[in-house]
Amino acid sequence: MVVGVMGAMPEEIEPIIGRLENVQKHEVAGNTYYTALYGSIDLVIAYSKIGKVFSALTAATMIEKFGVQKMLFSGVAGAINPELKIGDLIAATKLCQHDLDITAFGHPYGFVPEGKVFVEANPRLLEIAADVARKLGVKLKQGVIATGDQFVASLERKSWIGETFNADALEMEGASVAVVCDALNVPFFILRAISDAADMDAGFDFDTFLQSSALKSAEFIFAMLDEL
Ligand SMILES: Nc1ncnc2c(CN3C[C@H](CSc4cnccn4)[C@@H](O)C3)c[nH]c12
Repeated sequence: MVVGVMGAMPEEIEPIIGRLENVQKHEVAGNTYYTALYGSIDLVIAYSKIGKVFSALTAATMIEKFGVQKMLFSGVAGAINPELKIGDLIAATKLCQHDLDITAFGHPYGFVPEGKVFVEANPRLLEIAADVARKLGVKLKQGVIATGDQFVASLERKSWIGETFNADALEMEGASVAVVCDALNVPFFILRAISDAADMDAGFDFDTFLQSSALKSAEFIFAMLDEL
């Protein structure tokens, strides 16, 4: 089985690469893809670079060029739901694009013709994640993740996203990966560990907690791989 593990930033995949042996590097379309065997799983790992466009390119490349059959995303996110504290894990049940806006034509936020506001994650992978969380004795929130091409550091914007999409967390890549995987019929699982609260302290908190939160997400992803 070929499984893709994506992040957006180097810090999000470094904890993954660091645990693998005999890692091969492949340069494709301006990005580096790492391959390695993990048990009986052929792993393809990459960080996309930040944002929806780069992450869509990486997801499509992993599937079309490397034959990825299941896609896992590991990274960090800003919290919207006040239950979510720094370091907490959230798996996306569905994802939307909070900055997609053609409401001038009467469409809802996050919608374009022939598209859909929410893309649903793979139920089987979410079940496996719930089992893994129980085995590890860790809390795993399952909820709505909103994606947009902006680092959110304002209570006003964060609240608007939360109210408009009933979102629990926000980031910049999950929904674009979801659209690509959904279109190409590849099951996907988006996991994030909270690095900040997307408020006025977001920039400072992000810098402080990126590494520790990225590690928490990566460790959970490895536990998922052991159950695939
Ligand atoms: N509050 C938030 N808003 C939007 N996204 C996030 C995230 C998730 N990632 C981190 C990173 C922020 S931009 C970036 C740019 N340069 C350096 C570091 N990060 C981008 O890949 C999205 C964590 N907190 C977020």
